[in-house]
Amino acid sequence: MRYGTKDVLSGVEFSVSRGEVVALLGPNGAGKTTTIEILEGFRARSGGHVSVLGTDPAHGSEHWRARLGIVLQSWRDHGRWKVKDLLHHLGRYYGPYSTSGRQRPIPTEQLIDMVGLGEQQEQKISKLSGGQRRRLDVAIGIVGRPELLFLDEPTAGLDPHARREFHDLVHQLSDMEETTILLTTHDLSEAEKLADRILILAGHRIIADGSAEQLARQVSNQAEVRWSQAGQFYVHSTDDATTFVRQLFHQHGDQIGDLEVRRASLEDTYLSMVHRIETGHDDAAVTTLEGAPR
Ligand SMILES: Nc1ncnc2c1ncn2[C@@H]1O[C@H](COP(=O)(O)OP(=O)(O)OP(=O)(O)O)[C@@H](O)[C@H]1O
Repeated sequence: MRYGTKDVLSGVEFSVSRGEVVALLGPNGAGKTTTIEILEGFRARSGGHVSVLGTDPAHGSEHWRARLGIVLQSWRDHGRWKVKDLLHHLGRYYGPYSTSGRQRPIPTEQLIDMVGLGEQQEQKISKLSGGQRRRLDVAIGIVGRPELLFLDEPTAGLDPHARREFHDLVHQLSDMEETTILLTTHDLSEAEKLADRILILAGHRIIADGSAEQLARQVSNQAEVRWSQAGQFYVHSTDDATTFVRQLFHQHGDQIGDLEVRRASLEDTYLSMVHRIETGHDDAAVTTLEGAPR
């Protein structure tokens, strides 16, 4: 993808399976929103091949569009409408696209309940708090019971409780409704909790593709084992934590307490991979982890 003479994305290649939750990570300006907007059909690409639900987004029909759900980074409109009325109104748009396997829209009351806006349903949208507004954005994104849902930084501005509820909602959508979800976030713990698979976009391309665990192993095989023994705390780094822990118990048995095995966090992994790209020390191609369990 090129803006004017500037290449923003080149050689970006990935596919997402039905029901998968994929998090797209990357530094500011890496091209996450551009990627998502191309997939949504909102932005014309300058080259390459793209297929979303079997259709090139540049030529998507209304029927195709009705199968997608989109939560943009920000959305400001309809301030004078009431929450319930807006959702009911938008839902009606999806009625003609209902199928026997996928009833559209989600009934308004059920939807309001799913996003936790029960108390605000009669409230004007302009009077919602930032977090309540974000819940409404999510409701608008899923009102048509999408097969594929795009979420661009969905939890920005949500308090920890609302964030947890949102995570439950994502699990519900992917498990019960088989919704495929592609989300961007700068919250790495969120990506780790929500995503089956993580894509890291940096230096115009995808530099890593796999589960959080798989990416961590790419950066370092070392695990840190911590334990206590006779009131003392110990730390040991090893590339074979299982054997080490087995030997530890063999030698000291019941004396071992507070055992913890820690691998590189997604944050450690992410920072290390992006740093390698930004400092030009990455000679490896895309880290794709095919065939490994996810
Ligand atoms: N309409 C545009 N015209 C020209 N350049 C653009 C346009 N939109 C984005 N860009 C540039 O393309 C690059 C990728 O932007 P994009 O918004 O896709 O990044 P991002 O990964 O979503 O960033 P962030 O994490 O900050 O949201 C940036 O360098 C940005 O300046």
